Amino acid sequence: MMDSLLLAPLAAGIICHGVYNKLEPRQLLWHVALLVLVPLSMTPLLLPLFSNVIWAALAAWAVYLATLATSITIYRLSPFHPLAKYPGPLLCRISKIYFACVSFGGKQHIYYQQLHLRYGDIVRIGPNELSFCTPDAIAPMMGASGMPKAAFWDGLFPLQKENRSLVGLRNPHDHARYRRIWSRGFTAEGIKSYKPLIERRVDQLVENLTQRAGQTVDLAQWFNWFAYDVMNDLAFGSGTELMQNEDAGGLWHLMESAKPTALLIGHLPWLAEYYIHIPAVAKSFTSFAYFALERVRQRYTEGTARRDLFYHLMDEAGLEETPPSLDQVANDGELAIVAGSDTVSPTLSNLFWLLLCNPIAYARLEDEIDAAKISVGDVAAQAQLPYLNAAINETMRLFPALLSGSTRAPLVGGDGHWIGPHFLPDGTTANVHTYTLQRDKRNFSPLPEKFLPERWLSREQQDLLEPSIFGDRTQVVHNTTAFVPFSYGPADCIGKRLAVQEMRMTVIAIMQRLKFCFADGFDQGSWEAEMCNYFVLTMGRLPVIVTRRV
Ligand code: HEM
Repeated sequence: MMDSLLLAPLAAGIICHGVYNKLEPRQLLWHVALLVLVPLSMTPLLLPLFSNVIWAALAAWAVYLATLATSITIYRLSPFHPLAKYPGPLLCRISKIYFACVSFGGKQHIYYQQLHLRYGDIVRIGPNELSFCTPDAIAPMMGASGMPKAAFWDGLFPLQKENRSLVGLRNPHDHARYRRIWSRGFTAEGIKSYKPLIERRVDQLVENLTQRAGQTVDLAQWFNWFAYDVMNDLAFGSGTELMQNEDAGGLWHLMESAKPTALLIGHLPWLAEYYIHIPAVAKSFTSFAYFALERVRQRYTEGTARRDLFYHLMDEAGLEETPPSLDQVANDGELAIVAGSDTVSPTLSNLFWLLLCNPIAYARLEDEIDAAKISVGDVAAQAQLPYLNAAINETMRLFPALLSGSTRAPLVGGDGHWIGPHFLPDGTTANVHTYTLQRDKRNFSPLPEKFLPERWLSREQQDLLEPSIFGDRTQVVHNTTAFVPFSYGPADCIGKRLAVQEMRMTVIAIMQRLKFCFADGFDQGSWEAEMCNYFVLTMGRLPVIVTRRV
């Protein structure tokens, strides 16, 4: 008798699994209905078994939820799951929650790498998620006939239901249409027009560091403030003064504090619906969004004579039939600031950390810059400096600013997608793991884990500078198709040329006038240990003693 009465919540739990599997509902009301109301509605059936209604309700609920959880687990581990043939840790195959928790510790890139070493080139890192680490997956996944963005962005932008910023647009048509507007701000002419603006900020940075000659400064912090001020100028015409005020208003801190939660929610996008209702958690996200909206309003009201990025995003030239709304531009301005500063500043910090750990490379770069005698504004000549470009590339190879790259998914509601011989059904997420890919000895050898700018130089230069490393050509692999720090395809980094220009200008200006050495007592190893990957990076301190060169 007891068994037969329990059959109802048991069967309902299995049906509920079917509903979740088919419809993947995200809205709170659906969850309440499926997880609370349906099981509770079975209370009367169980009343004969219990002394009171509360026990009957709890029993109905427990049986229902236990059945649901068991059914989901069995299915995900079964050979009937479409990703069953791909290896991965048991806990990852059962739920993405495990991977999200690992990521919250900030070391997901190391975990990805370990998983690839253990399980091979394709790993199932979630019930419906695969990580690839070979270059042949890049084009089919992210190229012109590749896949659109994955649900990760739904989690990252829960507040942007309307007017979502470019990076989070999952519909490929919307993305392509809006990318056209953005790309007007990144033509060769557009980037050239930003040069004076960057030059002014580079001067300000070098001036600030020069004033501190003989002292210890946290170079990473200065790069953070610098890159942030640059992007504010670019996005909103004028902007913050983090370098001048040393982030007295705590804006940088505000951005930093949101990162771990953002990554967690990115991995578990269905959580977004809930956490935005928790004021304490949502505060850091909303504050930054309000800040961006305020800046847009101000820039819109005050105008500017300059053709900054805002000019293009706002379509001030009137090229679009329907100009973007202020909310849209605020969201995009916010994106520009985060995308442009949270990438350039860690790359600059990593570059100087690597140079300081490798004095020969530091000296070679300094010699090249001294010999070239170029001004900070001569960007055409800077592009011709082989060692500088090699050092920047090598930094982005070892530490791409998005260590884990970006995710893609088959078109929602479509027929799935093939990555070579691998079929990804609708609802699957996939990525090519940049950190693992770029440190793989099959792509970069010898010494794939070593900072070796020379690997980017000509063969003659390699023979001249590092004959013992490059002498045996059978050991040399340099596969540039496996170098994707800016991602790949129609949704790759739109700011890549601007970023490289900004970094070249900054390195040259600094190295012409200043010299650094690690502050006494600084543990070099702590730098990598403190670097955390929350989709974008958070960095520890980089204390250096500044010396004037001239
Ligand atoms: C070292 C510097 C930088 C690196 C390594 C970098 C890397 C990336 C990567 C990996 C993506 C993801 C693309 C994807 O989803 O596949 C991206 C997107 C993007 N980046 Fe950058 N980025 C850098 C600097 C910049 C700068 C200076 C800007 C200027 C605003 C910028 C603007 C953007 C935008 C708007 C997107 C979204 C593009 C789209 O979805 O179409 N980035 N970046």
